[in-house]
Amino acid sequence: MRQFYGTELANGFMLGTALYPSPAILEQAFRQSGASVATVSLRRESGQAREGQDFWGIIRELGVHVLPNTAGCHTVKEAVTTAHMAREVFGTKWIKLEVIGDQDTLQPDVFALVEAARILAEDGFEVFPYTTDDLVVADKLLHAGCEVLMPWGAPIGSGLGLNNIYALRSMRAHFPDVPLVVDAGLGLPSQAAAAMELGYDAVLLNTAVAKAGDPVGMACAFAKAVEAGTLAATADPMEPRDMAAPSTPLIGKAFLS
Ligand SMILES: CC(=O)[C@@H](O)[C@H](O)COP(=O)(O)O
Repeated sequence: MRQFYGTELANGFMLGTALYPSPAILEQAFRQSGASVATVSLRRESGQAREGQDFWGIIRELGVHVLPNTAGCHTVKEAVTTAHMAREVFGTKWIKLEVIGDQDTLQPDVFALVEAARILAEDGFEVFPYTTDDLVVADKLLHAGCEVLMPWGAPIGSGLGLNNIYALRSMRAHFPDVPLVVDAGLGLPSQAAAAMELGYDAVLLNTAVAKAGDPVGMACAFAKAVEAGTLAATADPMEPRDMAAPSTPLIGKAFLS
């Protein structure tokens, strides 16, 4: 498995920590699914001191890798400041960099994203940029110092899945050695399996689990899908073809025509 800034993860399942019906359900979703990374928002932490402390206690006890994010930031300055605060609060160089450019689609502002990524990488952060599936932007992010890319599957919270599977496939082919994570927009486990089958290294999702009728059950379903997709990708899948090819051998037929 490719490493994320020198860290090898137990699996490619990254799970968000927002929107759960209760902290207990959040905890069970992580424990039972075995997700290896938890994304956390600094804004949530600082929102209500007491609740924030309980939340952080749960995350710490889970023993997962923590990936703070800059969710809700709209400018370079906001994102850079939030990242610095997150580094202090969570004690990690990892930062999931989100700079939102459009309120309807929550599409990243890729110009601001590249600029913020450059500043943070120069400051010693290990940046996980939430980006579109644009190859030129991806290349600029790598030149800005990112060693991981996180293209979107679909808009955050939409549950639409892999909106542009061709672009995601191109990105995998263009950057064979870069750890790639499909981030956001997944609604069903089969979509996570499809991302892993493309050769992606991980998926990051939140809403599909937290908003399911049974978040713990859904987290487990996603974990199995990620595992299945990972196994499939390493098992050298067959090439699809346009014409039929008999899968039953003809030698030894009982009746010859
Ligand atoms: C938790 C987090 O970082 C989200 O911003 C992430 O992008 C997940 O998106 P979904 O909620 O669509 O899974």
